[in-house]
Amino acid sequence: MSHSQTLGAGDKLGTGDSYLTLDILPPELAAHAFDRLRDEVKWDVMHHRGGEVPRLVAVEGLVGDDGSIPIYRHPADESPPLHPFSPTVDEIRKAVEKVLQHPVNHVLIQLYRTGQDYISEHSDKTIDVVHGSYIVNVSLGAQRTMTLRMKRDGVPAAADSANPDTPPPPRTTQRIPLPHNSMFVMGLETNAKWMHGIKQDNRFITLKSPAEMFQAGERISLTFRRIGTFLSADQSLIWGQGATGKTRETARPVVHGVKESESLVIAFGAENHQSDFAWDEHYGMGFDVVNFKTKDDEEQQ
Ligand SMILES: O=C(O)CCC(=O)C(=O)O
Ligand SMILES: [Fe+2]
Repeated sequence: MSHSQTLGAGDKLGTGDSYLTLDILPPELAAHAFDRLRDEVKWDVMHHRGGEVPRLVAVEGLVGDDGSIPIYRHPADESPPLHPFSPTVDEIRKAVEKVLQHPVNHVLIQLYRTGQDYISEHSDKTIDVVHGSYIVNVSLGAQRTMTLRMKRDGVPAAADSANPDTPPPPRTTQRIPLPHNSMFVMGLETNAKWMHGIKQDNRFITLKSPAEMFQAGERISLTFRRIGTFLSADQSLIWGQGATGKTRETARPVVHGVKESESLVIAFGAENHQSDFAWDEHYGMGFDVVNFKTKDDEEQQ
């Protein structure tokens, strides 16, 4: 069997808890969503290790009656501000929830401006992602390819691993083309055992298919998540799954210390590399830190 396969709708992806769905949006919305989002979304740049990430980003979410907001923490120098769900994003959210059968309250929206824009291979950081929920990527515009690759430590050792001349066993890779109006649904087990990313596509335009050149080669993705950690309206208090105070009543002040931030960043690094990442051990006690610099070399979304 080949260690690299191209898969799509109808296939079980990753460890089997993930799949691709086509035609996620009704036709009218699918036809106009890209242009509407391009205008409607407050696009921002994001920095990682002092450099701009190679795509535009925006964050939207469900704002509570008391002004509280969900927070998704991942290594970035600073996350863009969360805006309330805008009209088109909210319509897409409803279509997503219908398929998923659980609510989502947070979305990272990204604009891949050309084939040169990309996202490095990573595992999503799950400190704030509700256990048992699914993470979804809705794709609009130009088709790009998601690469799923087993984490190195999850690959069974080679037969003759004691011999230093034995090449390391290949890591199974799945390539999943993401056409306009599709939704990639990722289970948390796949997220734990595999990494995912979207490589640059530097082929000449003449070699690209119409699907790959749709919307002049621009792609918008919407990564919806069900988040279980929240900030108060004035962003002074934090509570929930990933915080030390697990309920609104036990909310604690947001922490800005370097030390707390470093230990969370170390846990993020472990989640990126360990297929048997022990969530309770690394994240269970909770972290009240919100912004952090990372020391790791890789981009880790
Ligand atoms: O653009 C995509 O579909 C992937 C985005 C992603 O993996 C992420 O934001 O964590
Ligand atoms: Fe991701």
